[in-house]
Amino acid sequence: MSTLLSSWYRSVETVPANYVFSEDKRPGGDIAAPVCKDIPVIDLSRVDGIDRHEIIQKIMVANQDSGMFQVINHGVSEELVDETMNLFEEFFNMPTEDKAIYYSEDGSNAFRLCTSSLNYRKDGINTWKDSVKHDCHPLEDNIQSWPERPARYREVVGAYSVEVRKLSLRILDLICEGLGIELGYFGDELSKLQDFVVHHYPPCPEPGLVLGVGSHTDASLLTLLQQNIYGLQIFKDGQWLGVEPIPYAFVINISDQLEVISNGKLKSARHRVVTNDSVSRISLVTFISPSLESIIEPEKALVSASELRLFKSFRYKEYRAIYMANLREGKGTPTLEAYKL
Ligand SMILES: O=C(O)CCC(=O)C(=O)O
Ligand SMILES: [Fe+2]
Repeated sequence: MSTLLSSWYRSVETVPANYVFSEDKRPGGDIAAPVCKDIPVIDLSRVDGIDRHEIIQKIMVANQDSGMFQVINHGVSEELVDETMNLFEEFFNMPTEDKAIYYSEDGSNAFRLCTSSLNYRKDGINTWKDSVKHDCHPLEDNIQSWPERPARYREVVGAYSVEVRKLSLRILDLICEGLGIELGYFGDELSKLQDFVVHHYPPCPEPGLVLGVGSHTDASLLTLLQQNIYGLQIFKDGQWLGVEPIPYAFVINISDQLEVISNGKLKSARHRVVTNDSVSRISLVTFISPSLESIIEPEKALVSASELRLFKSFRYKEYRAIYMANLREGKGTPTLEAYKL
């Protein structure tokens, strides 16, 4: 249990050596990198009106450029986002003994509280966070494995997952429209899995030396994220830039499977998380992914006669296993590279 960061971070004034990233990877002065101006903020309340075409174009440009955009007026209520954030603040603030029962280093546990990059590394560099992780969909198959404390965990997280799922399918349909493929294309096997990961990044005495999450792209299809304060950064035009925390906005990341299926027309966003020395940060991260047995390949309609097919076909299960192994070994996640033709 002593490995959980929340149990010991208050007692250190310097960062332990096995949390210090090498000079080329640590953020240094970039913890205060300027905010990226090219991440559009899309008002979804306008998408069913005359601005639809323009909004979809904006999403497509963002997805080719940085792989990231934000959405507001998205239909997930502010009350529900507040309740979910507050619930996890309560969860992470529980006494160490109360959290200990949920701590696990076994990735096959349905619900787990873990530390660093899903497990504490005895022989490598760790990241400055603790995380909760579990599946959400379908709700009735998963909810029994969720904790009963804080008291409203199942009710609040259940409602949040259902609403975020609806939003994800809405966004995927806008992407279908932008790509010119049939609506509902992603609605079945390709969006079957919904993992929920909540990260807690406590204040760090030397934030320039550590990372909350190292540079990576997500293995999923699409990622939807709520952040309470600054910390997320995107790699764009050769530099790290901040992703502006906009209250209640969802940050939407194109992830690896969408890059493959779109034959590179959409770009998986490279991002990381930096910490700070004064306040805890919480992020609520929903990963929408294909079923494990899905075969992933560029959609034929998107590979025109004049265009090269950019990726090999693979089973999502295999991709995920390699991605997780790369993550465990602290290699960053060059998984997508291995499937390029
Ligand atoms: O905490 C964040 O803002 C991002 C976390 C993240 O990138 C991830 O879990 O894949
Ligand atoms: Fe990520």
